[in-house]
Amino acid sequence: MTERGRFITLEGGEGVGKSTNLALVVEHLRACGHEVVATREPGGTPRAEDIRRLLLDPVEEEPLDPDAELLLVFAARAQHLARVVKPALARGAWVVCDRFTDATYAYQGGGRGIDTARIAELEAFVQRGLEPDLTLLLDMSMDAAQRRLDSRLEGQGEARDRFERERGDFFEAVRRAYLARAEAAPERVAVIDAGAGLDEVKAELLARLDARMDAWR
Ligand SMILES: Nc1ncnc2c1ncn2[C@@H]1O[C@H](COP(=O)(O)OP(=O)(O)O)[C@@H](O)[C@H]1O
Ligand SMILES: Cc1cn([C@H]2C[C@H](O)[C@@H](COP(=O)(O)OP(=O)(O)O)O2)c(=O)[nH]c1=O
Repeated sequence: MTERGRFITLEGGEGVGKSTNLALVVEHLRACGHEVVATREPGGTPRAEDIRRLLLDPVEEEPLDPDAELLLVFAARAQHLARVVKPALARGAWVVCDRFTDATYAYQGGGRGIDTARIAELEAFVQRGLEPDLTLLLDMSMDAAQRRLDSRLEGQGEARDRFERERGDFFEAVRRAYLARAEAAPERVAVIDAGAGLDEVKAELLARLDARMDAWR
C-alpha cells in the first residue's frame, strides 16, 4: 500500500508573506523527491474558487452574514478536500496549502466573534478527523504586515478585497486567535517570526520543516 502523503499548511494574517514562502516550501519538498500539490483555501478547485469569489467580493448593497460566511468557507473546504486534498494524500503526494481551518478559527472565530465550539462542529463534520501534519504560522505585528500589504496593493494597482477592508482591531483579533491555536497545539503548529528579513524567515522556515521531516522518517 502507498504511504499516505503529508499535509502541510501555511497560515498568518494579511501580508505576512504566505505566498512568498509557500513557493519555497514547495521547491524544498520537490528537491527532496516528493510529489507536491500546491493549493489554497478558500479555493483550490473551480467550484471552490467560485465560492472564494463570493467570500472576497465586497458587495456593499448586501453585507454577508457571518454565519453564511462560515458555511461558505466550509462548503469550499468540503469540495477542496474531496476533489484535491484527499485524493492527493491517498496516492502519496504531499499537499501544501495556503491557509486551512486555523484561518477559520482566526478570521470567523477571532475576527467575526463566532463561537469556536460551532466552528469545531463544522470542522468535525467536514474533515472527519483529517488535520494538517504540520502548520507553519507566519506571525508579525499587524502594523508592519499592513505596510507590506499596502506596498503590494499599490504596486499592483489592486483593490482591497472584503477582508482586506477590515479595520485594525479585526486583524489584532485574528492574530491573537492564531497564536491561541498555536499554543493549544504546539506539536502541530510552528510559529515563525515573519517580521524578520526574507532570508532569515526562509532559513527559520526550512529549519522547522526539516526538523519535522526528520521526525517523520
Ligand atoms: N520577510 C519579508 N521581508 C520583507 N518583505 C517581504 C517578506 N516576505 C514577503 N515580503 C513582501 O511582502 C509582500 C506580501 O507578501 P505575500 O507573500 O504576498 O504575503 P501574503 O501571501 O501573506 O499576503 C510582498 O510584496 C512580498 O514581496
Ligand atoms: C481559509 C480561510 C480564509 N479566510 C480569508 C482570509 C483572507 O483574507 C482571505 C483570502 O485568503 P488569502 O488569499 O490567503 O489572503 P492574502 O493572500 O490576501 O493574505 O480569506 C477566512 O476568512 N477564513 C478561512 O477559513
